[in-house]
Amino acid sequence: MGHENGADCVYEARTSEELGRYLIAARDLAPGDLVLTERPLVFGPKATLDPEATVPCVGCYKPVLTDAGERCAKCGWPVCSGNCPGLSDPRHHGAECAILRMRPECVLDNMAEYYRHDALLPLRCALLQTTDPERWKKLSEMQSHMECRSPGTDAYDEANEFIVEYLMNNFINKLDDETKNKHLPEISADLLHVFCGIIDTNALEIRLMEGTELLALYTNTCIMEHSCIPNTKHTFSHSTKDRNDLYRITVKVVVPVLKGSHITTMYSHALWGTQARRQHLEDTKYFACRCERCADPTELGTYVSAMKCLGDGNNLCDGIHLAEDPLDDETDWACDKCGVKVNNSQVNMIISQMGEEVEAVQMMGGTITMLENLLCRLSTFLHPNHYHLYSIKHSLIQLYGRQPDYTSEEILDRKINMCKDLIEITKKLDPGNARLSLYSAVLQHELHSALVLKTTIPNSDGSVKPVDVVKLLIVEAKSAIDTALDSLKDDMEELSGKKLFSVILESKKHFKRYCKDKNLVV
Ligand SMILES: C[S@@+](CC[C@H](N)C(=O)[O-])C[C@H]1O[C@@H](n2cnc3c(N)ncnc32)[C@H](O)[C@@H]1O
Repeated sequence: MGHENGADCVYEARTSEELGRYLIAARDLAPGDLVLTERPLVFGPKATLDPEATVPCVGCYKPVLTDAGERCAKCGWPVCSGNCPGLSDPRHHGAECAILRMRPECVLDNMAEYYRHDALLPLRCALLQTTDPERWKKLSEMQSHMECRSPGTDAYDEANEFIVEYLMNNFINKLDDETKNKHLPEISADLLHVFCGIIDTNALEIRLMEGTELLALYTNTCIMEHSCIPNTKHTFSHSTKDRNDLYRITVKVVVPVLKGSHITTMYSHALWGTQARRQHLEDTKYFACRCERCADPTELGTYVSAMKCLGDGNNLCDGIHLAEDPLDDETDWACDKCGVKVNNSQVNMIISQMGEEVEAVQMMGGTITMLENLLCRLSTFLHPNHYHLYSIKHSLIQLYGRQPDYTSEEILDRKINMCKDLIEITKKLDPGNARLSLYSAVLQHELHSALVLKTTIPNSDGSVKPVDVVKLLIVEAKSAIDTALDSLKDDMEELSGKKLFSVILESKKHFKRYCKDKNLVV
């Protein structure tokens, strides 16, 4: 398999019955080593569920100012400007425009339904047959899981309603023979369904600076198998210096990978518990994950899914419940002390209800009191490291020490302890900072700020803290802020990474000034 930049290929593709195609390391790899870098095969806007989301330009995906009312002169789809270079570029709007112009303009009352931007990627897939036959061939080798997407399944019915019928009825069925033969000689509803399957199984999400999200398919990257402890991290190039390099992906190893070991990425959320991750993977990628983390009831010693035992109704118990066999959907959860058992469906129901509560409080920008009350209530049932509590604590540490009435030494100590506990969990779940680098950076940054603030708090008798105590706090704070900046080193192309980095860099400047003013050499 070729390496797009011509360097030695450090991986080999293999096939197995269980995994399909997958990649292994062709030699020992060290953290930071490049696995591969390649341009996308095809890309397009992702569906948005937010009815108030801005409409992306079909040429460059920047939000279109709807009141400006700019439209592509040929097909009428909203664009940022008639001069947008993406309008004539076949990888963006250039090829699809000939198909989209088949629909006569009509009066609009629902932009989101009239312009279905998520239908553009399947259409762009179909157009590869004439715009780029080599890419078309690569695309057709991708897994679509059509065996799991028959009519009547949610995946099929959704794709049918929102993508396939939309494209067929509005555009493709209206093509005259000449246009059809020129652009889409091979096209049918079934073929569009296959592209929907390929996209759902393989596509990677790219968040653009302007807030739009794209989906993209990559020939080699998409062969990487999933693991809940991935050994690679990928980043996308957003640079427009060379337009051909837009959305180039770069995959690097984040932990040592021995020759012959599988090269892995993560398709799910690192901060979800095993039941939620496995369900998500089964629903969206049609496989049952059996990785080391999923197979371990303690999830690498983190206990992020563990529940507290409530006893047998007569006696209280301070044991913890873990899934007996996390790879079995019918597993019981048994207490490690009293042996009381709860079945998996009960646990799943309680945990997802709690998840909804946590999300609701966070979505409304919950206050410290609201978050503390929820933490207190859920702590009755959940292990202190449970992922729902992790999430609440992660919100709390960003408020403690930053709001009036929450800057006492007691609160700062609580914040410091929470940060340290969450840092430990995060390190175990993502030792290479592949997926949780932003979480780690926030935790280390907040730890730093609590430690610095603590130096300013007088002792109970009103005296200032002794220099040696202050020095210890400052040394620890410096290490935390340096670690925070370091954990973002591979996130600088992404908007969220860039923003967080500049906030932390600003804090580092304040920190240096503070140390200078206090004559503290660290
Ligand atoms: C992005 S594709 C990976 C490439 C794919 N194996 C192929 O042959 O084209 C994702 C699909 O690969 C398979 N897969 C990936 N990781 C797996 C894993 N850890 N266990 C089982 N199947 C996996 C599943 O079928 C999944 O839907």
